[in-house]
Amino acid sequence: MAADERLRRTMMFVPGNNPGLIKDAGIFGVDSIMFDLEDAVNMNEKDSARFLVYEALQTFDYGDAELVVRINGLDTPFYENDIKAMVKAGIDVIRLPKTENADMIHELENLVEAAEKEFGREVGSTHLMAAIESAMGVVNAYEIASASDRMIGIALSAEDYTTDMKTHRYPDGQELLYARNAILHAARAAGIAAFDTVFTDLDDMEGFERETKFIHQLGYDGKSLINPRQIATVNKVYAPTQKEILNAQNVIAAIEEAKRKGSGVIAMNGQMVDRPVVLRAERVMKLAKANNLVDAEGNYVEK
Ligand SMILES: CC(=O)SCCNC(=O)CCNC(=O)[C@H](O)C(C)(C)COP(=O)(O)OP(=O)(O)OC[C@H]1O[C@@H](n2cnc3c(N)ncnc32)[C@H](O)[C@@H]1OP(=O)(O)O
Ligand SMILES: O=C([O-])CC(=O)C(=O)O
Ligand SMILES: [Mg+2]
Repeated sequence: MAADERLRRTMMFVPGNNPGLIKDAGIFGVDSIMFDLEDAVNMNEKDSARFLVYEALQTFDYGDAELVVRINGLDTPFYENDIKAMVKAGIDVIRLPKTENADMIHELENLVEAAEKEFGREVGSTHLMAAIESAMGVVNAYEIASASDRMIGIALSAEDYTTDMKTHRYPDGQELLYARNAILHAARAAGIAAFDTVFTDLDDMEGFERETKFIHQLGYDGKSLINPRQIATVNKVYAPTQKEILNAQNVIAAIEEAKRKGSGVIAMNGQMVDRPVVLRAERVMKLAKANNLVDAEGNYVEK
């Protein structure tokens, strides 16, 4: 599947040092599985975790899930070996943590390209994404997002970000408003995806749902997750309603009719239907299909 056609509602962290979680990561139906070599892994396990994830990528079938690895940062002694091993294993996406500027993406890209050549991978086949975890990263979000054609997305990482900002996370999320908006705008301006941060209180499912509804309303593509219990909530929030699906189907039918008549715009129930409305309708149908809310004939399926 082309990188930009994918739905990326759920991107679940799987600690790279935990064989049990790594083995079963494919059974939950996440859009993207994100093996972590960075902060979920102790310093003394960095090499064994890299080895474990490399072996898992050779061994297990993760179905249609996009496979992402969060490598160690460019200020550590681990990232070069991480990049080599993951490119050799054929990972889909490398996520760079603590990204502050475009030069960091350029350095990552050079190493990825060298590894692709060394291991006989097609040059350009490894996609990149960046986690933004500091004030500097937020200020430079657009230069990061547009630093390479390989970039598929940028993510807010609020645990490190709030530490950098000398605050912490509050239930209402006000402390993240600027970063959430800045990152989303940078991603949209660069034409790539935006991912919201993890929600770490697994016992507060209400708070998790509230936060997910909010980032969905802003326009985020999805969220980084830490636990399979969070997947269904995100999918539910991102699933279109029956009304939205029927409206999208009508919009697509109306614009096809308009095209047959040689026009790019038409009125439907007194509302103008033009390109932006059609693009929104197409996204609704994509989400409807991903949630099995329409059958092969395109009829709504009650859940
Ligand atoms: C700030 C940051 O950098 S965040 C990113 C780094 N952090 C991580 O990667 C942490 C990822 N998450 C986890 O390790 C775990 O979810 C924890 C430790 C937070 C909680 O673990 P648990 O208390 O076992 O969670 P829970 O009881 O809900 O687990 C339910 C099932 O899902 C599995 N599971 C839990 N988390 C994950 C995960 N991230 N990936 C895959 N499977 C998982 C459990 O093994 C358990 O399986 P089982 O029913 O077969 O025993
Ligand atoms: O990417 C994330 O959401 C997790 C993370 O590293 C952070 O919050 O600092
Ligand atoms: Mg972090």
